[in-house]
Amino acid sequence: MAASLLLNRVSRSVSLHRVGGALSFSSLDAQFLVGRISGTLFRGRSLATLAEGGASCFDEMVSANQRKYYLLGGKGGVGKTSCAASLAVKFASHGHPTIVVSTDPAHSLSDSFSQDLSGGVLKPVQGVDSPLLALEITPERMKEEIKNQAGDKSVKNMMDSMGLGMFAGELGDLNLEDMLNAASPGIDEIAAISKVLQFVESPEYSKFTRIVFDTAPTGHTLRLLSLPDFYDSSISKITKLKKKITAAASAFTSVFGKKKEIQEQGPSNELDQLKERMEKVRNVFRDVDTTEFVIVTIPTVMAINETSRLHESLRKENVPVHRLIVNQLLPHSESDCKFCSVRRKEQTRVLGLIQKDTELSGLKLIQSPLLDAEIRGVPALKFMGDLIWK
Ligand SMILES: Nc1ncnc2c1ncn2[C@@H]1O[C@H](COP(=O)(O)OP(=O)(O)OP(=O)(O)O)[C@@H](O)[C@H]1O
Repeated sequence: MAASLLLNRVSRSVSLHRVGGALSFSSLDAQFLVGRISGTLFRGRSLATLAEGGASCFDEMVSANQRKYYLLGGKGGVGKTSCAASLAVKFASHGHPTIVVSTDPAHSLSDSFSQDLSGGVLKPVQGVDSPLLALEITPERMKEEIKNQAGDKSVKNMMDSMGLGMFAGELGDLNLEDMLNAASPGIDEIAAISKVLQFVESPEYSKFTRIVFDTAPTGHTLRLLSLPDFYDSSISKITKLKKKITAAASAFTSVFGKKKEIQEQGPSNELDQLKERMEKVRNVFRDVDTTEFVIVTIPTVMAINETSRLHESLRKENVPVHRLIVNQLLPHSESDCKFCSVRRKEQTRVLGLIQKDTELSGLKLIQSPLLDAEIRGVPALKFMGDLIWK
């Protein structure tokens, strides 16, 4: 009861902050409430009875000064954005200049921080001690960009330069469009991530030591990992097509007696650059020293089955995974209603399944409670972060 009242106070204070625009909820308040609430709800037998462990070993995550990438992913709606945003706030509170990026087409970073972070550019998050920048990147827009890069500047311009401009629009765009669509979905997210890597690696952002990604739901993430297929199915097809066009153009120009030299495109053309960028994404994803994929799930059998499959795919692709967050666990209560006690029993059973699952049992299990307030705004994210990342 007391805990519920305190949580309601968090919720009310956060709403006041949002509606009134004034910071009515100081971080000291948050610290105090976190201590009180976590003490009230989760001390003693509480969650520890659900499963062993529960600590994320945050010290390990925060200790090194070299840049690290954290990708949070899982099934839709399980709390990926809340966990990613809370991790970014926590890193920033520990002195790491941090960037949090959403590559999920259905962005919710703005909603989660309760600030306008839209527009596809890095925006500072208000109310955090160290610099924290957020970016909602729209993958579809990135795909358009690739299309323009590879289509207009590459195939089309090449044909223009060969005096075949009248075919360029039709041939260049048509084939490229088909190819990009055939490679989609998945390419949009790759493009978004490669774009992010491109600019976070510029000297301007070198001081940012933690980059947190809120990724799209599982299906997208799995497609994202099939990068080699993408190379084969798209970039090499486009490159082959360009070679064919060059050969055809040579024949055409010699038949009509044109002397113009047909230049083979050098290795630094846009498609090669794109390929290089994609290879970089692939390498960053697999670098055990700099990257970790944190899986977020909820305690239901369906979600755990999907999580197990996701981990299997990540493992086969050599993507480093060490931690599994089980979010929205019903906290212990002395006065359980029938509904709550049935749900809690089921959750305990599901936590048992995780411990028996060959894919998941080796991961560090982080238990995150279901809160009775929506997690919106920096104080609420700090609150959640202190419960998860410890
Ligand atoms: N532990 C929790 N307790 C209470 N509410 C939570 C908890 N975790 C997440 N939520 C709420 O659940 C909703 C969905 O969370 P969130 O947006 O983080 O999920 P998501 O996995 O990113 O969703 P999507 O796949 O749609 O992007 C939000 O309203 C969030 O505040």
